[in-house]
Amino acid sequence: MAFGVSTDIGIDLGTASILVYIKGKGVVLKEPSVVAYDRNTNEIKAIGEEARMMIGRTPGNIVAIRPLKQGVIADYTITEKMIRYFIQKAIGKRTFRKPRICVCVPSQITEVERKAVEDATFNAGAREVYLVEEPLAAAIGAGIDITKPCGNMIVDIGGGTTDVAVISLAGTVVSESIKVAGDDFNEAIVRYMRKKHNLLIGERTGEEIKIKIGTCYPRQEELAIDVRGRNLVTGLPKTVTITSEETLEALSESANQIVEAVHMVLEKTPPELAADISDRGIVLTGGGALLTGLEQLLEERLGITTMTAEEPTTCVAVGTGKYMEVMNSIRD
Ligand SMILES: Nc1ncnc2c1ncn2[C@@H]1O[C@H](COP(=O)(O)OP(=O)(O)OP(=O)(O)O)[C@@H](O)[C@H]1O
Repeated sequence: MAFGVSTDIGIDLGTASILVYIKGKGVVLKEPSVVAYDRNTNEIKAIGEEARMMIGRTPGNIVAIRPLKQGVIADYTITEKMIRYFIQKAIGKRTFRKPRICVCVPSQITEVERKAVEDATFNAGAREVYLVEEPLAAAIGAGIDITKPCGNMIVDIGGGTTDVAVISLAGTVVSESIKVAGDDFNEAIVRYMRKKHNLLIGERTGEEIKIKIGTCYPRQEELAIDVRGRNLVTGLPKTVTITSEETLEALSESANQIVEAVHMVLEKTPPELAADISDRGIVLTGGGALLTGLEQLLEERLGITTMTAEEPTTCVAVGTGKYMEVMNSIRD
């Protein structure tokens, strides 16, 4: 990078992972939003992937935490250090000119929380800071032109939250956020295995089942996998075969809550914009949108064409990085 040239950076501050996008380069970094620090001295021991590896493998005084819970800054000082670390890792230290940084925040965030994110980003080394609401960033990342007076519906299903928003003229017209998303699907599978098979499995196994065979709409062909866990009756290891049909039952409640949230937003949408959505369809983004059957379920229940963005997990980061350009194009 040449000296004096400023960099535009977009940061997707997710609860589970942080993604950094650099203009001209794309998503350059994706790491877990975890920080490991020494409880006695408050000294930070590791950040990101290295910190995640430390979970459960460190002496008692070193603890690994996720400073962002439900996308909001829960521990300010640690978050600031984490942002600083990721910026430096992404752009290196060889630049004199501080970067312009755009950070995406949940749409329901309070003024105090906005200020906390802004201050943390300035203190972490930004020249200018922009905040963009997550659904707007997701829409830009999905390739939607948000500047037109036309209604678009985005359903961003992350790990912890699902954001449903109707966007027009670069603003959010109606939105709803629920704390049901990808991680709830994992938990639902864990609960199902305990109840139906007396089998105790961990959340990671729950996620693996979801990704490999999980569905929230009947599959054309039935899939099955063997799952290892602990028999709750005997306390001994046990293997059970679970089918995609069973995951349909396990996931239906959480999936229905997402359908309900979308329904609620549609009910509150002004008629002209609702007509646009019915023409253009609903766009799904976020890793949670990768669950098989979600598109079909929404289409069947709401009667509106539904499609998933091309790269659902990086949409928000890409859109956050491009937000500054989009806003400049409106002003010009
Ligand atoms: N192939 C897949 N099938 C189903 N779910 C998946 C798949 N890949 C990832 N996921 C789920 O996506 C979720 C994470 O999505 P994402 O990375 O968008 O979350 P995030 O942005 O960190 O979360 P949040 O927006 O809540 O802060 C997890 O629940 C993960 O299990």
